[in-house]
Amino acid sequence: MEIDKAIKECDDRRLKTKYNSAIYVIQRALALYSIEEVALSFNGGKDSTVLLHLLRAGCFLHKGEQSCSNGGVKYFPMRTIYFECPSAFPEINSFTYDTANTYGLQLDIIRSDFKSGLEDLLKSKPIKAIFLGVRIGDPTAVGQEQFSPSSVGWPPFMRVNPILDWSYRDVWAFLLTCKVQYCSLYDQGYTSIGSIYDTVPNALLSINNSSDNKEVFRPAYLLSDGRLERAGRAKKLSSSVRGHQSAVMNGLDGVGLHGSSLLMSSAIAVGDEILFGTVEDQIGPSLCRKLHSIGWSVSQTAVVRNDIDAVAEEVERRQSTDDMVFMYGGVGPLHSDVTLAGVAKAFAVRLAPDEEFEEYLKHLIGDQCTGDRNEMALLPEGITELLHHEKLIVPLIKCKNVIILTATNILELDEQWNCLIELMRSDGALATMQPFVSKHLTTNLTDVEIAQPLSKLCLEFPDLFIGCRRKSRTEPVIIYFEGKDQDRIQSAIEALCKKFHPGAFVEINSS
Ligand SMILES: Cc1cc2nc3c(=O)[nH]c(=O)nc-3n(C[C@H](O)[C@H](O)[C@H](O)COP(=O)(O)O)c2cc1C
Ligand SMILES: Nc1ncnc2c1ncn2[C@@H]1O[C@H](COP(=O)(O)OP(=O)(O)OP(=O)(O)O)[C@@H](O)[C@H]1O
Ligand SMILES: [Mg+2]
Repeated sequence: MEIDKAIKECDDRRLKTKYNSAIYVIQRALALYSIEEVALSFNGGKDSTVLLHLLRAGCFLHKGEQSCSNGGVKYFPMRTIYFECPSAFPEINSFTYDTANTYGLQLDIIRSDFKSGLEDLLKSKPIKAIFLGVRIGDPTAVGQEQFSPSSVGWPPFMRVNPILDWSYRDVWAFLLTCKVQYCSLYDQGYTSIGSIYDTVPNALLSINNSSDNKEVFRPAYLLSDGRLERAGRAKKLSSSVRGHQSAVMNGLDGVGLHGSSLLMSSAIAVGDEILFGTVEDQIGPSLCRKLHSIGWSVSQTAVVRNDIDAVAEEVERRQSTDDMVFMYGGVGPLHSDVTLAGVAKAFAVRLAPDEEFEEYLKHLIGDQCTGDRNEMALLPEGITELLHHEKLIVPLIKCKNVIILTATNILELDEQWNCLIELMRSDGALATMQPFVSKHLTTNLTDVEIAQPLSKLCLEFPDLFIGCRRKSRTEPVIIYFEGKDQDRIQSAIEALCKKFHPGAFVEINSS
């Protein structure tokens, strides 16, 4: 069988692994269902083309299925469903029909919508399982497994997704290694194909052809970052491409979630050892100082257990109220490293292998990294952005407004922080953030004497943080004023001084 032979003879270890696991899923499905009970959902797209050839190989390899055991090109034993839509590209339509012809597909052409089309089909045919070319990263893949029952509200059938864990690169490695035909649009810069109304060639494959002013595109298999596969989906172009390429800080421009000019952040440490008291958290205070120094407010720092639900709960709470959440601790391959799983749970996505991150880790830990099975390369699906900096061996991980730092001590934090700041500055995200200014006063007045005037002062200057602290119960109270406007602080101090005798307060430095 030519597909099986091509994969066995190639020297792409990763592709072989992906192929074997897809074939395993197919064989399990063929063991569970008879050939009349399964169907292929084929639409001429690259993923369904991969699936078609995997199924051809899978049927051939599936022992006991005589009807397809000769592996012939012209015979495909499974019912094939094609939802033909008037807004499909003509190239997609003709490729689908040509492929059906070449490989002897028995096409069921449905011209209604997916749901009612499937309802009608399942009434008249004994179909129990449908193979789909859905892959992680597709918007429709969220929450799906290799075997996923159809959703509530849909007719009952099993969705079988043999290439769920395949990356964009895997798809192209397969199509090119097996030298099979694919729709011609992929050679014209299309990387993922929807309807004629929402799909354009991927701008990242554009070649500037100034001579005749005609835009030319490179073929889809040359797209180096598979995460940008859907950048050619016209409607989503602006947000997805921009989102990936530059928005380090979620497009924050100095106006926070709360509409104020103050950006609010929080920090979450993950670690039983901090809660046991065996280890002192040094990163938290240092992080607060750093955030404060760039004009951010910190609303809360929290320490949570090495427990996915505890992490998820805290992240869910903080990410909805703060502009940015910083996390540290609990990142790695150990059983106690649950931070990423907790973040995934908070955003209701699952952990999925990230090819790019895996490459970094391979670089870092070499042979110890077992490629496809590398648990460390699992990142929250569809919401993760890797923040690269030349000084970082491994990029920082950002999931929506949550930044996951891998620092385990202050030195590492300094390094990661400096890189983050550079990335944020080059993005312009922090251009309008003013740093905080502060003044500290000491007094020999008692706390009882200053209590009331101070609370009145807080009401008069709601834009300032006015607080008190003591080094000990017997030492003088220190009053601090924090804000973004030096003049306002000065006015508040003068207003306070006026309420007492001259010399009652003395300015000191902050330490
Ligand atoms: C055979 C088949 C089965 C599907 N089953 C489901 C399902 O169980 N639940 C669901 O929400 N969508 C289901 N869909 C719809 C897809 O998730 C998705 O909406 C559709 O493929 C359109 O994708 P697009 O918006 O990227 O073009 C199914 C689609 C097909 C072709
Ligand atoms: N019109 C359709 N008819 C039949 N199956 C479909 C149709 N649209 C989607 N599918 C099924 O859903 C799967 C996922 O669709 P998706 O658009 O992500 O992939 P694709 O079309 O194969 O490739 P591409 O991502 O390049 O468009 C397809 O592989 C196919 O199994
Ligand atoms: Mg498609």
